[in-house]
Amino acid sequence: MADTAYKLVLLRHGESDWNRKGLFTGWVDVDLTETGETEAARGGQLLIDADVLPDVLHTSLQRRAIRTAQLALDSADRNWIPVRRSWRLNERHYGALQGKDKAATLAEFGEEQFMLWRRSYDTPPPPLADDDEYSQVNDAAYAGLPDEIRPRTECLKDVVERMLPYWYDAIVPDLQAGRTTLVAAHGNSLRALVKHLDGISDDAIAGLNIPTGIPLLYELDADLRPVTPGGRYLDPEAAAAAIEAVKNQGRK
Ligand SMILES: O=C(O)[C@H](O)COP(=O)(O)O
Repeated sequence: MADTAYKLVLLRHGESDWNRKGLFTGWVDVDLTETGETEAARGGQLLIDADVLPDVLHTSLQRRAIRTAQLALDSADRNWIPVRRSWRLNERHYGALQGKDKAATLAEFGEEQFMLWRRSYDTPPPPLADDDEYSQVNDAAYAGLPDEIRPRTECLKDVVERMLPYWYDAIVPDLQAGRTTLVAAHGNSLRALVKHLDGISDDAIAGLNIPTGIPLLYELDADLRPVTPGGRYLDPEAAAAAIEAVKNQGRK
């Protein structure tokens, strides 16, 4: 087994208000539920218990990830570490499905179309109109992005392509400087990063789901390859149950 050179912790935000309601979220900037806040704080305790103390934080521009990181780091007494934020870590943009009920979408369009939109690698949902109430084209957070960069919908392939430049340019240098690096992000932006780290195929990635609020530790070798494929959840039992729940979202 290769030696561990770097420590990377992936943390999906705690339960959000629209996770609770079963709505497609994407770039809509919803907050955490009280359950999500508790999950986030427990995530910090899990870091302490595992003696994995982040030296630097990277988050998306979305409050559910930003607040999850703050609550986890507060719980781990690591509030003071430096942080960088990027749209490139945002959740995948869910297009015209943003705000739609997952169960109702499954019922209306059927299993095949639902799974194509939700978990295929290269089939995005229909684009979201710029005048839709759930569009972010006029959000101040993205004002610095050229209009052609601001997504109106994304498939996972799109997320991989816009996330990897940030991985190579911002996160890898922190790892190579010897910093234990925490990435607080979202179900699909983390699926995109896990796909890259573990070399998961375009077909197999459909079967991977990320639970909320449970730190996933990747020990990486000097070539940034996982010493343990898939990494290690710091609460494996809770993760297994939560992963099953994410997989079955939309199903009664
Ligand atoms: O954006 C969302 O709806 C969720 O955070 C991720 O949803 P999914 O697990 O259905 O892709």
